Amino acid sequence: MTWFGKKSSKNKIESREKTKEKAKSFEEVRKGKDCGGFLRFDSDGGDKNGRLHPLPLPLTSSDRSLAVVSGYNSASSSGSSGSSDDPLDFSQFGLHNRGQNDGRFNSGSRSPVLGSRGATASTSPIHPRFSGANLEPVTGNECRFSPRSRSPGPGSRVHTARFCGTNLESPSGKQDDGRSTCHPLPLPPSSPTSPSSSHSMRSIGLNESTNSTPSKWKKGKLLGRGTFGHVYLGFNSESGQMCAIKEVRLVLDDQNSRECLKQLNQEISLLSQLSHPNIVQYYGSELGEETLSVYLEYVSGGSIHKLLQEYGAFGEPVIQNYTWQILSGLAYLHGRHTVHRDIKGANILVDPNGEVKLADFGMAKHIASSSSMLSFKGSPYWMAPEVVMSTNGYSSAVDIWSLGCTILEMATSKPPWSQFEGVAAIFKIGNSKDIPEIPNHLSNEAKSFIRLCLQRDPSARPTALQLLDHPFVRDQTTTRAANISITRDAFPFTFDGSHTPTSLELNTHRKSFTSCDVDYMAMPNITVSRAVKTSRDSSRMITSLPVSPCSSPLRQYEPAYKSCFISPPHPTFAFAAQSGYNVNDFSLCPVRRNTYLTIEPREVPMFRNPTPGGSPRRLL
Ligand SMILES: Nc1ncnc2c1ncn2[C@@H]1O[C@H](COP(=O)(O)OP(=O)(O)OP(=O)(O)O)[C@@H](O)[C@H]1O
Repeated sequence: MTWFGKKSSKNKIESREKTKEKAKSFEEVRKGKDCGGFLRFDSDGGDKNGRLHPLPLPLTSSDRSLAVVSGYNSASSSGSSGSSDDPLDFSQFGLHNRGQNDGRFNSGSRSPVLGSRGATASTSPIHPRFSGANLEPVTGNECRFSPRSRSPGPGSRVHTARFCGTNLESPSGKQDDGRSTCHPLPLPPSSPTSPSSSHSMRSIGLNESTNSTPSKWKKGKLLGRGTFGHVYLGFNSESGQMCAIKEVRLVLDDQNSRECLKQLNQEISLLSQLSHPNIVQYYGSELGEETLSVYLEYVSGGSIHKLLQEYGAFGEPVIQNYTWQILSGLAYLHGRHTVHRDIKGANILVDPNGEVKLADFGMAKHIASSSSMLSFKGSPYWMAPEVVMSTNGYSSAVDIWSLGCTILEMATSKPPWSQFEGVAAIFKIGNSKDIPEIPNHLSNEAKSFIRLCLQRDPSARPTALQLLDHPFVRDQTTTRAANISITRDAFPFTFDGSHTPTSLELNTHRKSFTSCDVDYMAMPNITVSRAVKTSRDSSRMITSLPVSPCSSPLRQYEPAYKSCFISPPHPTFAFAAQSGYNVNDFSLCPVRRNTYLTIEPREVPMFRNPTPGGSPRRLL
């Protein structure tokens, strides 16, 4: 028997009453009452009535470029400043109101049904981010989300959100009174919804429904603790599927909580738009009275960091395989203009089949088309020099540096620069010409690969897609076909923007890249730089920019970069001007978009006792 079956009718009535109270308190929150005034809903994430915005749809290849820009804008804006004084936009926590159109998804990619679906509409498999209709009424105290493309189980393409209390401390998911906590239920795509709604729920942009569909997610054992909360095992008793429930306690009057919520909000926004075998899949989220729960794909093997702690350094074949998978995830991510910013062993999970998943997207950020990032975030030992220096902003190349550090971590079971204390390591990274020591026992290919990743000049680092062709990882075959197809979907513009390349084209393209006199073994840096340079030379435009001189702790010790590159225009635009697809044109490679044009507000780091494997968020 499931938890809901134990509820008495009295409890149900109490629950409804509680919902009204909750709605009222939420309305107060929405208006900024009793929250120290920090909660506001009038940001670009919601309309003036405080109505909430939709979650993203699963992306079709034709939707993708728009979806990336549109969807990530919200994520980007939510976390762009990084200041904890920023207003918190709850609309991005996934509580979204069906029928609302925030204007951000009003292009041709919107589904015909979108915007026209009211509270009575059936849930469709189309993701609500585009539908503008996100929060379906389910019961008086729960709101159902629209589906994800990869849902947790059979018939589970809809996620629910409920306003109900959860007991963070109870691994069993039981509340203090013995009742189980409420968790979202993935519902079939065609489940009807009821139009009934209460005033209080409507007033906060949520609709009440009489259609009660109980949740089947049950909270299990504690998997671990992070900076922001606890991660529990979750079990769906309908589908038999497991998930990881990341639970964060909401304490709205606390400065740290605001920052935590912002980070988690950002993680949700980003994750909800990603679907790749090497990225932890987002299933849904749920806002309770005291907690925000994020439902994620469960990866039972633990992190690379944990495996290293338990079993010691990995052998090179394992490193090769994991590196290839990490690269696949990064290529996908970077193709969507998103930088992870915290690649390290602790944030990479491994499943029992050896499939690797990038996790912990709290740091990830979308790169706006005309700006790079200037914030100072990441784990110090894995941090790229340009991040430490925080001079010209940075791009997806920071993940490539961190990947190099992670390979060293896998090879030695220690992070690079681990002989230095945290702050000393930061100085070493930012203020020296050194790169971390590369162990002698590694093959030449491995050394070559690592050196490519650890080039101090970010513009000299190859992209993830380019590195996939490096001999160190090139021959990895695990799930390669599937990954190529997904990566190909992520890069439709890589070819000509009008069609998705066939595998033959992909192979031809790869061949043309690798045939460019690339001899990684002999001259790794020079040859790859040459390939990369070919694309950059054709589009180098602006060579300097003003940056704030006071952002980095190391800034005073080293002159600012005197120049930087504007990377090629976004391929979508580049290809618009091209008549056809030319496999020999390296500008077709999705090189980094180091568009250092827009200066974002800076985030000044405050380092406090950084530790290897520790989260940068602990340092801020
Ligand atoms: N999807 C998941 N599947 C299985 N275990 C997970 C999953 N996500 C997180 N964990 C585990 O839960 C623990 C806490 O994870 P969480 O992401 O909250 O914090 P963290 O990454 O360890 O630290 P921080 O957030 O401070 O960087 C980790 O030990 C991690 O291995």
